[in-house]
Amino acid sequence: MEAACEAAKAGDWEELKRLVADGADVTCFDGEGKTPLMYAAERGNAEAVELLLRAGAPWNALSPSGLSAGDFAMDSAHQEAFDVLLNAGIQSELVLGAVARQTNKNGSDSSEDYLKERVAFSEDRLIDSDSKAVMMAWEKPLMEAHARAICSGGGGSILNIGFGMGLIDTAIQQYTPVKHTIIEAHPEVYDRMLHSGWGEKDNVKIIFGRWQDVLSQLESYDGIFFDTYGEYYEDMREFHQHLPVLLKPGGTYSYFNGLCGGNAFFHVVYCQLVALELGNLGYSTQFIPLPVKDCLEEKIWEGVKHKYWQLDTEKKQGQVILATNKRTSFEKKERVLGAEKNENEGPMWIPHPRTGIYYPKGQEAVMEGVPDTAASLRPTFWFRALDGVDSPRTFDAARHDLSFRHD
Ligand SMILES: C[S@@+](CC[C@H](N)C(=O)[O-])C[C@H]1O[C@@H](n2cnc3c(N)ncnc32)[C@H](O)[C@@H]1O
Repeated sequence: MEAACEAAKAGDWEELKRLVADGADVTCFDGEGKTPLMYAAERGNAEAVELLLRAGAPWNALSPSGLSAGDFAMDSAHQEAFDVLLNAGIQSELVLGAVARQTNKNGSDSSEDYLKERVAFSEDRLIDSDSKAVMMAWEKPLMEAHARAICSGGGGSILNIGFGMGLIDTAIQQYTPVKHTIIEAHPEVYDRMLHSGWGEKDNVKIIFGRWQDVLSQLESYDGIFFDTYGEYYEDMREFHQHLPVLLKPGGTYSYFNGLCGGNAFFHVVYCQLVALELGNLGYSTQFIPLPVKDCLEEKIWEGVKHKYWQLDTEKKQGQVILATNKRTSFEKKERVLGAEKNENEGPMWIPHPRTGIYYPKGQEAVMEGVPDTAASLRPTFWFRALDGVDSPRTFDAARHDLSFRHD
């Protein structure tokens, strides 16, 4: 049962190849809670990683310490194995996202419950009725970095979606924008904004309501920041579809990038996924790593139900994302993963003619939303820092648990 684990752990690739050809179980976990794919990734054997993925090994399985095969490749600095896993993760999320959009025709109403519930403010946090943090003070340096990024063009006309504790709006005001529009949907947060004088600022326009419902009141902006709560990746993705209208040419967009804030590799997958999807809209994307130290301390999270960011960004890549209105080009690579063949019934997974990605035969519809460039690997440019930006920020990651565990 664990033969594939043993062979991979020992680095016996010939034996592993033989076992895979004989149909061995490649989804197995050994006594240490590791999979053959994790061992192959840790040893940097990109060929074995590809072989195992093709044979059905889950890219998103987690070890008992919460590490995936991609984390093992990343921590051992095996770029090639890492890239293969990254590609597998992106393709899988793209296809699953497309499937989810096909099957959930009702659209997103994810924030509706939260918006009806009470929230509680204190000096260092804004909490929902379920003790989940909507916003926390440790994010202040992140918010300041986002403000600096979106106001980099001189702070002309700025849009912020989601007021929360007003940290980013306070930072935006430092750049004295000509016009500063804030959209906020929660009635109590909105009341608090008014009580604290935000409605009386000359350059501030507050729009009360869900961004989805007030789009017709919006103009186009030099800088946009998106940070809502109680919404899903799909909501943000939907917002991105409006960027070509909302963002002026040469403008800058940024978002709270806490996607998959508990696993470094999954976070990278989602950074690349967002970059890919923004690229499809014509935007180039840059990630700026920023260290977030305070949030790693236990006491910061006392009384909070879910720790939505737990990555040490001094060691790993950071969170701020920028997208500017420049056209970008992607190199095309014909690498495809997930191919599986059943000799009796013909191929079950076939290559998609436009993207080159393998998809389940008869399920052409799932490929509709998948960008042409989805099969391309991009350089992992997010490992570098950018001069002039010295602090960071994120998103609610509870809903981004991509992990696969073997029972
Ligand atoms: C994480 S907080 C924003 C924190 C803010 N960036 C700051 O610096 O304090 C998210 C905010 O988005 C608001 N929100 C949630 N869903 C929304 C939606 N659909 N449209 C507009 N605002 C929304 C929440 O009420 C909350 O105030």
